[in-house]
Amino acid sequence: MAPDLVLSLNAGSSSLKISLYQRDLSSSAAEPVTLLLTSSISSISAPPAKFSFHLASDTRKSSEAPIDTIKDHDTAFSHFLKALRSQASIDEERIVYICHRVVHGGDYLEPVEITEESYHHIEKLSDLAPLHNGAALSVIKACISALPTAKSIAYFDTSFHRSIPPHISSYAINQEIAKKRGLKKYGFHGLSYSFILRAVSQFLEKPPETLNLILLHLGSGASACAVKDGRSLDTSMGLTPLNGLPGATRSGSIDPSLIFHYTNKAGRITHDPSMAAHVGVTMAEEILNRKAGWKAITGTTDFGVITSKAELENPDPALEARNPFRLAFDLFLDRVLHYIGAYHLKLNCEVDALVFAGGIGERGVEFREIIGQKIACLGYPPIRQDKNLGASAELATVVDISTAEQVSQARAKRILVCKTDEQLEMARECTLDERFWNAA
Ligand SMILES: Nc1ncnc2c1ncn2[C@@H]1O[C@H](COP(=O)(O)OP(=O)(O)O)[C@@H](O)[C@H]1O
Ligand SMILES: CC(=O)OP(=O)(O)O
Ligand SMILES: [Mg+2]
Repeated sequence: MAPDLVLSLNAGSSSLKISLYQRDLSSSAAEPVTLLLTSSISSISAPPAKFSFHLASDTRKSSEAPIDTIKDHDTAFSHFLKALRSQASIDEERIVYICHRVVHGGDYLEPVEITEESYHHIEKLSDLAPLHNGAALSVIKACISALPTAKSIAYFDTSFHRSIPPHISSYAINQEIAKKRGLKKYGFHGLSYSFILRAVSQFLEKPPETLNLILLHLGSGASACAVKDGRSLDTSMGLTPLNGLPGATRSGSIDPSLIFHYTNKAGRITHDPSMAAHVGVTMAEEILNRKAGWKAITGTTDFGVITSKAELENPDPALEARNPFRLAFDLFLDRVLHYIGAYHLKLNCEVDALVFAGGIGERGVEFREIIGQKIACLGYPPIRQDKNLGASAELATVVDISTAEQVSQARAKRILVCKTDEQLEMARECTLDERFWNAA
């Protein structure tokens, strides 16, 4: 068979998500690729990691199993390869491209093939995405050695945010130093936001360039994005994925002085052996990226557990002092509302939809319900309980969980849930990129 397969690898902070596709440019296909299999390794930062492997042709529900030997993204990929070789009868030489989600691209705006030069560019940026770029590089290395006939292409989370204007992307610091050192807001989760933008545009039957949206990607790492006329106007992450919303092990925005009061060793370089190779970060970065967030407040990184233990039925505000799960839940709510409010003003209150995505966005029924109540004052219609409850089980990529009365109005402020898929976004882009296929 001709080499026609595209493997997509998404190294998130706590997970490795993998999809294998066959290129399919027949005009009858809705997507330029057909899914062959998916695999996911989650909870890498809160062991034991959970592994799943699912062939698209298998109609049974996939199940997850804890695997003790998975310690990092590299061992996660090896485990996947073993499953691929034993459970799928696929000729690996058919894999022509491997798409890698690389969180920080710095000044690389377009996808690049992995060469010595681009590899080192990504490596140099590792300190600016300590939970991500090193992990992606370890997977890239493993691919080069295990699947030598395939070409690796890096897709960057940062690319989507290239449209953020200077007054929003600049920090109020010495501009000469900022320019020299590339100190600006880059923004992340861009592959997810590209996917969501296209999916919502199809769902609303409106061209992307006419849409104003507030997008919430709430997963182990969480961010918000204001989209104006189909382009990123602002996003909550910054120079690194630490800024903005808290996450599984990340603090999100803090007063930068806090860290010097937290520890007098803030500036020392850490020697944590579990940090990906060649990532050199300070104690400050280590604490705020890996020893903070939900894990630090509650002991778990799972927001589903936090929600179930938050005693949401109890309205007593004093509960936040007694129940760390409630504190974490209310704190996240507060920070998410902060960005929703600010982005409405930046978009002149002309918003087509607020979109929930990512693990918490897609599965956090209670979280969406409370946000829905809070944003009623901005003119959002109430959330439909049944739609909200069933959103993640629906097959559709985008589900409208708001009441339908206002849908015919321009800028109807719908509340949507989108099953985002960074792997599909990369495979799609790769398949449609003539540079790659003409050269192949
Ligand atoms: N039922 C649930 N309710 C709320 N949050 C959930 C639920 N199930 C999973 N989650 C959250 O989703 C997170 C994973 O999100 P995901 O976007 O898949 O992660 P990643 O950022 O690693 O790609 C988990 O860490 C967990 O906090
Ligand atoms: C950028 C980022 O934080 O990604 P993830 O949520 O996948 O860790
Ligand atoms: Mg993710």
